[in-house]
Amino acid sequence: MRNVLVIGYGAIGKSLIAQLDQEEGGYRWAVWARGNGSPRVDAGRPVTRVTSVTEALAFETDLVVECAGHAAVAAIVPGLLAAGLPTLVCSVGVLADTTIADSLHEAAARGKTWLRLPSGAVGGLDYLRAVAHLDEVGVRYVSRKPPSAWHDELLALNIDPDTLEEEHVLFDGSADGAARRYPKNLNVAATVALNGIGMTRTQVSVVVDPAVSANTHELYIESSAGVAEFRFENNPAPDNPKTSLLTSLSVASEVRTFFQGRAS
Ligand SMILES: NC(=O)C1=CN([C@@H]2O[C@H](COP(=O)(O)OP(=O)(O)OC[C@H]3O[C@@H](n4cnc5c(N)ncnc54)[C@H](OP(=O)(O)O)[C@@H]3O)[C@@H](O)[C@H]2O)C=CC1
Ligand SMILES: O=C([O-])CC(=O)C(=O)O
Repeated sequence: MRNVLVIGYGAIGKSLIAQLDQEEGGYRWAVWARGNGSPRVDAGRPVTRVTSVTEALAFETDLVVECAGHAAVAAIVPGLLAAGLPTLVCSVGVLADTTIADSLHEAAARGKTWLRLPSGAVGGLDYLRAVAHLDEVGVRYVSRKPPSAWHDELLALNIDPDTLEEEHVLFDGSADGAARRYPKNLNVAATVALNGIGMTRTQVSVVVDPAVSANTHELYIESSAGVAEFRFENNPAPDNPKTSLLTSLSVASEVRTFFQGRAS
């Protein structure tokens, strides 16, 4: 049996379980959901509810997948790592907070386990890692999403998301600033930074663009190896317009790889 504990039963968590449940391989699922007893987990699907490290260990968890948000990572994941449970963290932007990042790495060292980051809503990370150590590498990441992904933020700026006609730049700055300011929309900025030239040197622009319907990620890389441009036009997840469907596909691929590695 493959025992996976999923923290957060939202767009990514539901999609992950739905994808892998259809495959052969015998997954058992536990969900660490918020609230006490509200029926967050689909009726009929055999999932165990877990709300403590003790329960996670009793479930004989092989792998933890976090897909709940930055606050959940800070509150829940260190304890699971310290207990020796390997963990995939989707909310990559939380690592822009060096105090939380240190606590996660220390917990993983204490538990003799690891914390891994999926590629999530973006790709091209192998290229980025390959050139990152050259001199004078420039990396610019542009997040370009439709107004529906920025509904509340636009309203807070007195901009009507439904009538926005021209693109609106919400942010220009470094990856750590972007990831901390927009925890639900800029995890990719942190993913790009951590696979590349770091949080402060990675330049980020956040654009609300009424001309796009996809969650679009543009990556511009310059180094002595050459220039590269990547553009990902991701369909939103059915349950959350901020999140690309690709994210849960990437997590599912990591989960498969984990168990394939264990079997071989
Ligand atoms: N790496 C990447 O490329 C990407 C990363 N992400 C990250 O993944 C996260 C999840 O995305 P998504 O599934 O779309 O988000 P959703 O909002 O659809 O789902 C998140 C779920 O987590 C639950 N949750 C929140 N806090 C806790 C907690 N403390 N304990 C247990 N459950 C909790 C929420 O519950 P409730 O309903 O009560 O709020 C909700 O059900 C995002 O917040 C973001 O940080 C997202 C997209 C791309
Ligand atoms: O899913 C996406 O398109 C990216 C995203 O929300 C994030 O970077 O947090």
